[in-house]
Amino acid sequence: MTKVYGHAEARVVALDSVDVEFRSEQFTAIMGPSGSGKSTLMHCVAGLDAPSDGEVFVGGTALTGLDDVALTELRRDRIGFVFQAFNLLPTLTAWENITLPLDLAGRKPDPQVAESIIEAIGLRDRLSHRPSELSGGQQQRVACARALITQPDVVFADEPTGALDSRSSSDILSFLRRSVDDFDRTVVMVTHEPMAATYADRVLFLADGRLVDEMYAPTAEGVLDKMKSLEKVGL
Ligand SMILES: Nc1ncnc2c1ncn2[C@@H]1O[C@H](COP(=O)(O)OP(=O)(O)OP(=O)(O)O)[C@@H](O)[C@H]1O
Repeated sequence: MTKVYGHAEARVVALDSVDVEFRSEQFTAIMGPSGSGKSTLMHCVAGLDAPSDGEVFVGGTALTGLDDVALTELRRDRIGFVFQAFNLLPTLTAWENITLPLDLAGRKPDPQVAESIIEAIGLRDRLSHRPSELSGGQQQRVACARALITQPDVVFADEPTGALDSRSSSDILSFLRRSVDDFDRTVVMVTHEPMAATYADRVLFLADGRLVDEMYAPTAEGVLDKMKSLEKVGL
């Protein structure tokens, strides 16, 4: 797929013929220098933005061609999102935030799914607290639970540990890892941090809007070396 922003002198090719597949029950990290197209790729594959050219499929469903209502429903029912800034609703409790996507769809939480997610995030005694009464790491765990509660086909996490200290970061990354290993979900995460990428099965490297490399079973040194070489090329 290709994504072009702007016209004439302001024209930017943010994604240049990127062809990528995210396999189910796999944890993929997307890395690359600043401005390489990571967020654009994630927004296009998550149906938050449309490519200028090319197609996106979630499961067997083509996103191109869906009207706004169908796209909103698909995002709500089949995709989970985790953002850097948590994006919880401040007036709702942790539990109400977690179940919000189901409420919006008029569905009730599956008790077994809810129980296993609550156990995995380890916040049973905080469920009636509001976000302002929780630490950043705890808020992000609530956001992860909210992303998982609908049992989505894929969870997209955009710099999920960008605002967290290293202890909270490892809690979140372990939870995302567990989402794949124990809950059979598919996770796609944009990150700047080589350590975060080591939790993934596969790392994709973008540079200048192109997919330039990928790495399986990544190590922190391997990822760091690759990032250094990409950043040098960009200078
Ligand atoms: N809405 C927009 N309008 C015009 N140009 C944009 C827009 N969004 C992104 N771009 C440009 O597209 C390119 C890719 O941006 P993108 O945000 O996808 O990169 P990124 O790899 O996520 O960067 P970062 O790591 O800094 O968040 C950049 O050159 C950026 O300036």
